[in-house]
Amino acid sequence: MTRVRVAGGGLTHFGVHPERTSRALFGEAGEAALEDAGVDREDVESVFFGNFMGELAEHQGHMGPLAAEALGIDAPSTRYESACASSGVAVRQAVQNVRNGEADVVLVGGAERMNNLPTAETTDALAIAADDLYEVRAGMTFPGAYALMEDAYFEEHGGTREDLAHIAVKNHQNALGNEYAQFQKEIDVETAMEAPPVAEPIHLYDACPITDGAAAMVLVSDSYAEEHDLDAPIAITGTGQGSDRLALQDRDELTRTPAAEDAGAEAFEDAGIDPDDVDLAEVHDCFTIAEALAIEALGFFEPGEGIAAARRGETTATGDLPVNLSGGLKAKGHPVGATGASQVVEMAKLLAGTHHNSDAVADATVGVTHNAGGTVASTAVHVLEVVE
Ligand SMILES: CC(=O)SCCNC(=O)CCNC(=O)[C@H](O)C(C)(C)COP(=O)(O)OP(=O)(O)OC[C@H]1O[C@@H](n2cnc3c(N)ncnc32)[C@H](O)[C@@H]1OP(=O)(O)O
Repeated sequence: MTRVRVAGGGLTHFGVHPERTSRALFGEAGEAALEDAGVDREDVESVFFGNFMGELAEHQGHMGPLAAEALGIDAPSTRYESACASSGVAVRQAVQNVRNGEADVVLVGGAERMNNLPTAETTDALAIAADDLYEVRAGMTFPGAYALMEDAYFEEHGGTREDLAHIAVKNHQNALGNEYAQFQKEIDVETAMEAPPVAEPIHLYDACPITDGAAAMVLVSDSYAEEHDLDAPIAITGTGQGSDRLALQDRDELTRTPAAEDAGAEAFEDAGIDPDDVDLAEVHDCFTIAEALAIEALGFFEPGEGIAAARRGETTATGDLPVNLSGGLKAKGHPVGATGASQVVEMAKLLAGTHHNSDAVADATVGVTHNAGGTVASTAVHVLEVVE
């Protein structure tokens, strides 16, 4: 099987850019990725584009071909939609395309424009990633759904809002110096605790913001990298995907995320590693409780220990397992369709030593990304390794 390397990656600034279309955002990220990779756009054989709420947030038209058009690429171009995991799933499809020998060079990424609508309309648009028929119509929003999961976690395992505030503080700290991050401001536990409520027990600093942005990367086969003498020391060695029941009411328990457990197990087996081999992770912290659930689902911590790990500082930049050194969705921002791809771009840079936080993980060789859709109804997990 062909090994897949990350030849280069590009990001736009994640933030409030309502005047920019998804097409323009993806064009910028894609150009940056091509330049970083040193790959000719004529060599790109397929484009994989993640986007969630395009039709609801803007009138751009058929987003699949538009992604390639934005970059002047003359190749098949497809949009992938899996809610907040859209570009994580697109990365998986792109990896498989190269592994199967169907292409030597692909461009994959995603974009989302969210701030051109008022927050209430964006909240409604996001909610279609949940069970629109039975739960959203009864008033459930995403902050509301994760609030239910947080309540269930506290009831089953104990823990407090203050424990989770450590995750927000850590991720804001990690984003300091990340020029692409929406928030580059330090906060303390007290600030997080005193912030206004969004959906109890979730308060402002437990939530990711609403973000416009794009991410892209060029993936190449081992043989293409060798023939073109590319400097591409990072490979995607494992990929996994899982799904769960959409409605919270149909799940056996709200304190576990089986889609992420399945995706993680598949990706680890694919890469031939164990959770113990992982040096750092970028996980889907759309709400602080989601980070705790993610690091448990991936097998880094026992059920009920994710929140304690944050309190004990085990997931900080200097901890045993640094999590979300980019700033995570919490501070870097969450342009839904771009998030999964952005995690892979950030992870490749962290491992290659070209990220602002690379020094914190100078000896790291194995990183994992975890991108969740909806209330973790879908998840894509990737393993990245330094292969030289
Ligand atoms: C699987 C999944 O990924 S599900 C997740 C999908 N995404 C979401 O659900 C988005 C969740 N976030 C939100 O809905 C919104 O950001 C909210 C409700 C938390 C806040 O929205 P609003 O109340 O409209 O905030 P608004 O945009 O007016 O900003 C007010 C202030 O708070 C700040 N702010 C907004 N959101 C956040 C945040 N999440 N964290 C920290 N600060 C924030 C703004 O920068 C602004 O600061 P300023 O006054 O200094 O300029």
